[in-house]
Formats: sequence, C-alpha cells, structure tokens
Amino acid sequence: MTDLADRSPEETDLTVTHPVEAVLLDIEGTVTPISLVRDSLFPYARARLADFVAEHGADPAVQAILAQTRELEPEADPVATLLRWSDLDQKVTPLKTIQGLIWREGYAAGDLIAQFYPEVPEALTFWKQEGLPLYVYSSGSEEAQRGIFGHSQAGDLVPLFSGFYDTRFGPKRDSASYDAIRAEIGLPAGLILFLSDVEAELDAAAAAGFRTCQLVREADGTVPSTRHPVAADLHEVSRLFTLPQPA
Ligand SMILES: CSCCC(=O)C(=O)COP(=O)(O)O
Ligand SMILES: [Mg+2]
Repeated sequence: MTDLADRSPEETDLTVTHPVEAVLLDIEGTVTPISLVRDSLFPYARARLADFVAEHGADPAVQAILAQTRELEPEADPVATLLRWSDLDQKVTPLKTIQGLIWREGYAAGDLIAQFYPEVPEALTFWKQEGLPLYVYSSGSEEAQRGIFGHSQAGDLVPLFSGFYDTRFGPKRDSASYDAIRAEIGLPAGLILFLSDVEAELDAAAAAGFRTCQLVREADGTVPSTRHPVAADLHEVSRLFTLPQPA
C-alpha cells in the first residue's frame, strides 16, 4: 500500500488492480432522504435563526459567522443575508456553520432525530468493523455532520468515521476540493470510493481520480447517471465494489 501512496492513478490503474481502501460519503440523498434535510432540518434552522443570533450574539463562534457574512454581503444586515441564503439553499460556509450550531441545540432538546435510509447504520457499521475507513464530505458543516450521524435511528454513528470534510475544503462540484480531501485522507484517489446522489459531484470527484458510485434512491427521484456506476442502496454498492457485506 505505502509504495502506491506516491504514485498517481495515471501511473497504475488502481481501479482495476486494487480494492477500494476507503469510502467518502455524501449525506443528503445518499444516506438520508432529501426530505429530511429539505423539510425538517432546513426549516428548523431557518425558524430559529434570528432568535439564535439574539441569544448567542456574544459567542465568538456566532460573531465569526456574522463577520464572515458581512464580508460576503457588506451592505446587508447579516441575519437577513443568512435568511436569504437559507431560502436559496446556498452552500455558503457561514450559513452552513450556523445551521450546524442550531441543529446541535435541536438534537439536544429532542426536537430533531435523523432518520437514515434503513440499511445505512448496519452497512456502515459492517464496513468499519471489517477495516474500511469511512469519511464524510457534505455541504453541511462538520458540526452538522457530527450532529446528524450522532442522532441516527440506530444511535451514535460518529465513531464509525475517520474524518468529516465540509465546505472549508471547497465546493462539492469542484475537483480541487477532492484533491484537498485526498491529501488529508492520505491514500491515492484511485483507492477511494466517493458515493453521492449528485452527478456533478461525482464528475468532480472522478476528475480528481476517485472511484465513484451514484446512489439512486427511489424515494428521492434521483435521475440515474449515464457516466457513473449506480446503486439503489449501500448493499448494492458492496456488491458492485466487492466491499464487506454481512452474510
Ligand atoms: C449535515 S446534514 C445537512 C446537509 C446540508 O446542510 C446540505 O446542504 C446538504 O448537503 P449534502 O452535501 O449532504 O448534499
Ligand atoms: Mg447529496
């Protein structure tokens, strides 16, 4: 393995010669229904946003969010900007950061529960038990990622993961983001499998040399890709890529 770490995918076609050695997962539409984020998490954060800023305005983390918001939209009130970004589902770091903080309170208050697709907790647990390192790359902040995986229907899934990557690594449709994540993971891109429902994200990951698979979730109405392998659930991913699966 180590001798491969210095080689580029062009030097050796890892997708043919080597099994997948790590999995990088998107969240919305891949391991959770889109409706969880669109109809539950986003409206919850939007409804709480102004009060949250009023209550936590002295907190340095909130001050930093407001300062970053003002930098991006200097003329506008930062709370109004955050609300507008929320309405437009903008993947902007200050919005994603404050959403993560609001959801943390929501989980702690028992207002929120994260319902993953049914096979997800068992499949991820099995992959991890069998020695496959797991990582997350989502537009949701690291805090939000820890929150959602920490409050699944099967309990706390956070210990299954070796790293959480968010918009601080760049936009998900930009191949440079995957280069940065690959460098953090420390494996050749050709040994890392990226799972997402969004074809443009898979295209960006593939351009960076990752292996890719699209999750086509019937409930989300995902349009199947013609450029990437497709799977209906994580069990099918296991079969397609010869990953560990329960007997
Ligand atoms: C951490 S759950 C909320 C996900 C989120 O905020 C979002 O914008 C969806 O992003 P993803 O990259 O998971 O599709
Ligand atoms: Mg997604």
